[in-house]
Amino acid sequence: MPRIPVKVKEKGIGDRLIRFRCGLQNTILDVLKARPGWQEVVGDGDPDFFWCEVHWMKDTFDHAYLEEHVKLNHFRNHYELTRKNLMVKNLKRLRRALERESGKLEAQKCDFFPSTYELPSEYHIFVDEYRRNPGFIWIMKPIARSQGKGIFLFKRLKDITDWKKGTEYLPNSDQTKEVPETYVVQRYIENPYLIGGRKFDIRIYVLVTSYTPLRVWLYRSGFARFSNTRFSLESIENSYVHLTNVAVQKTAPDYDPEKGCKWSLQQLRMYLTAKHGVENVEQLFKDINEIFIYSLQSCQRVIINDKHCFELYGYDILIDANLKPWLIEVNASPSLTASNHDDYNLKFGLLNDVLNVLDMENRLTGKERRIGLFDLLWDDGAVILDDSITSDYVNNFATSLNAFLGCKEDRKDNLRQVFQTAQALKKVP
Ligand SMILES: Nc1ncnc2c1ncn2[C@@H]1O[C@H](COP(=O)(O)OP(=O)(O)OP(=O)(O)O)[C@@H](O)[C@H]1O
Repeated sequence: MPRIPVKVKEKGIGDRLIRFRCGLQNTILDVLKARPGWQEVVGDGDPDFFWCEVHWMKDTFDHAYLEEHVKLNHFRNHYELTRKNLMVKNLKRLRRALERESGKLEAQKCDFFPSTYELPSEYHIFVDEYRRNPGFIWIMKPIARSQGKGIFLFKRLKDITDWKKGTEYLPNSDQTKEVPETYVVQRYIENPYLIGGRKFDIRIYVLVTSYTPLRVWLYRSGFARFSNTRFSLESIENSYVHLTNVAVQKTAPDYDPEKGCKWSLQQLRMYLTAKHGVENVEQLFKDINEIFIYSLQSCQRVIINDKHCFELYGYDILIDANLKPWLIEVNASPSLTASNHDDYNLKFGLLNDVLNVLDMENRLTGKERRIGLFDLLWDDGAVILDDSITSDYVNNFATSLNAFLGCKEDRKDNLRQVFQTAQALKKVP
């Protein structure tokens, strides 16, 4: 089928197809290929749009000449927010600044990340805190790995002796040296919110199109990732209980990708609403939105703003038994590989909406506050969200419920209760 050329004169592309390049072979490539008026660059040609991998930014961005209109999916030093140790460093700095300028109460708004130290550099400060809080469980996470690799929980200091003996490869040399890999050690959240006895965390997508001024879009769909095994603090060495990453859970012997370990954000929101009421759940989601804004503000001055760059962040949030949200991590390259059919649809829709917000086709006025499932959350200041979100959740819920009824018995009672509430909510004019 012939492609229809898209007119984008004001952005300097002219009356021709938008050329793209894509460093990944997953949903994003499908979205780009399916987009009318877009064409993949083969060979050496310069693209108008490049979905690159993070290492490209490090290796090539500084030497690349980019025309005015060209767009790339990372900021040059994205790692200021997406590397575990740097994220915490920036958040601690913001907390100190708030305390200095506005007092302790204001600074407490940053208390959404568990107490964290970088190891080995902050080992002694950590040991002081460890001794002040005997009995706490801690989690060790390597700063430069993902998908749960290298993560473990511990209670006794001597359990991290092996880490202290670690071996590190020395760059630009064939040698290795007996130094430990850099980790963060973090207070483990021992009272996660449980559904059907299982722990979960939530993945929410946030799109930043500019850091100066800060412009943030929040995606309405997302998902909760459940662990496959009932939660217990008895077995802290069992990853299937404590780590909710899909990469970990899918290796569990009884993992079923279709029933899966995922709920959509809408389903989770309905469940929580049924249990705790609309107000408490709205407060929870407001608190989560504040996490996005504070964390982005914490690195706003250090991120190199560039008109060519945008970033689609995958936020990982854990909710505790008191409905308090905790920031676990921000991902610069959230997985765009789908784990099942619903996941594919979510990711396809998400990425298509990212392109709609970026508007390479120059169709929008620039005043839009909602584009597809993205809501403008921050535009150099807070943007008031409309409340049609809640009714969307209610409407989507009944459809999703059928899929759930095939799930395990211990979740069914909860779900029946949610279903009744959802029906009742639907009757509210
Ligand atoms: N402080 C914490 N308290 C409780 N659970 C935690 C904590 N930190 C991490 N976890 C659990 O461990 C999982 C993995 O942690 P994290 O996302 O930081 O690691 P990762 O290997 O970088 O994962 P990703 O694949 O998302 O990049 C989380 O999804 C969460 O279930």
